[in-house]
Amino acid sequence: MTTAATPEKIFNIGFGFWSSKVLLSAVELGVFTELAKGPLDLASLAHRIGLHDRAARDFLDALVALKLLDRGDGLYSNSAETDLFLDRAKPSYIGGLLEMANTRLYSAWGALTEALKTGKPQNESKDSGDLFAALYADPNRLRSFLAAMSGVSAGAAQAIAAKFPWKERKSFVDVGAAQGMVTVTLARSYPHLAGTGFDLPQVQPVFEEFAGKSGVLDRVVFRGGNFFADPLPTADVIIMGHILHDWDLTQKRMLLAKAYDALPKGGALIVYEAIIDDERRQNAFGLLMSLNMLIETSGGFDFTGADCQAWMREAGFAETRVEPLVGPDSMVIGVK
Ligand SMILES: C[S@@+](CC[C@H](N)C(=O)[O-])C[C@H]1O[C@@H](n2cnc3c(N)ncnc32)[C@H](O)[C@@H]1O
Repeated sequence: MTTAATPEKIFNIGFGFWSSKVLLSAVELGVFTELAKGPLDLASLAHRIGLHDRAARDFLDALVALKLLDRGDGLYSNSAETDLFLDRAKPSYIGGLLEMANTRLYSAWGALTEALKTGKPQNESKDSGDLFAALYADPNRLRSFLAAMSGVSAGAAQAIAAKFPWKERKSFVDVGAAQGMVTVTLARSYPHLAGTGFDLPQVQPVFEEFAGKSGVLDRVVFRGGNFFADPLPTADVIIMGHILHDWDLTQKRMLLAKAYDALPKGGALIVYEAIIDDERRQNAFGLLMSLNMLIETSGGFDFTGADCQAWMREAGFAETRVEPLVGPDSMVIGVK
C-alpha cells in the first residue's frame, strides 16, 4: 500500500523560521538564563525578561510546545538541554553561536535568493568581500564571533580529543584557533601536549582570556599571524577547523600546502568541518553550511571527504582517512 502524500514536511520546512526565531529571541532575551535560577510563573518571568502582556503567554507556551521549556503547576522551567547549554552562567553555554545566528545570519539569510543569483556575500562584507576585516572592525563583533566559534566547535573538540591518538604526539597548532575551544580542550585532556593557537593578531586577548579562565595558559601559547602571508608554526599535528570552508579552491590548496610544509615527516593534519557525504545527499547540515559560506564569504564552500582527501594527496600527504566526529562533523586526517 502506498502512503498518501501530505504537505506536512513542506510546511514544516517552509515555516521552520518561526520556531528558529522563537528560539533565537529566547536566547537574546535570556529566558533560559533566568529560568536556570529557578522556575517562575508567567507574570514573574515576563516581567524579568521584559515581555509585553500580549506576547508573553504565547511566546513561552510556544517554547513549551517546542520542548525547550517545561511547564507544571503554572511554573515554567528549562528542559534538561536548555538548562545545560543555554544558561549564560554555565561553562557549557553554546548560545554564542545562536546569538550570532540571531544578530547576523538571520537577516543575511533573508537575502539568500540574491546570493543564489549573484554568487555574492550578503553580510557585512557585501561591499568589501573581506569577511574577517569587516567582522573584526568592531571589537564587540570580534568577541561575539569568536565566542560563537566555540559553540560551533565544542562537540567536535571533545570528539577530536577522544578519537585521535594524541598519546603518540607531543605538540599541536590549532590554525585559526578563534577563542581556543579546540586548543583548550586538547590541553585539558592531555597534560603532556604543548598547544599553539595561531590566529590573526586581533584575536590574542580573547584567546588568552579564554585559555586563562580554563587554567591552561601555562601549556598553551598564542601566535599571531596571517596564514596567507606567513608560514604556519611547526608541530607534530596541525589542526584546521572550519578554516578551509571559508576560502576558494586555490586558497584551500595553498593552506594545505602550507600545512604540509610545516609538518615533520609522519606529522598529521586534521581538517574538521561539517564534511559533506561523498554522494552529497545525506549531510543536509553540511550542504546548508556551504550555502552559509555563500552568504558569508567571497569564494568559500564546504566539501566532501573525498574532495578533501584528493586535495591532501595533491599536497603530498601519503595517507589520508575520514573519521566521523559528532553530529554532522567529521575529521579528515592526512599524514605526511
Ligand atoms: C570560521 S573561524 C573557525 C574557528 C575555529 N577553528 C573553529 O573551528 O571554531 C575562522 C578563523 O580563522 C581566522 N582567520 C581568518 N583569516 C585568517 C588569516 N588570514 N590568518 C590567520 N587566521 C585567520 C579567524 O580569525 C577565525 O578565528
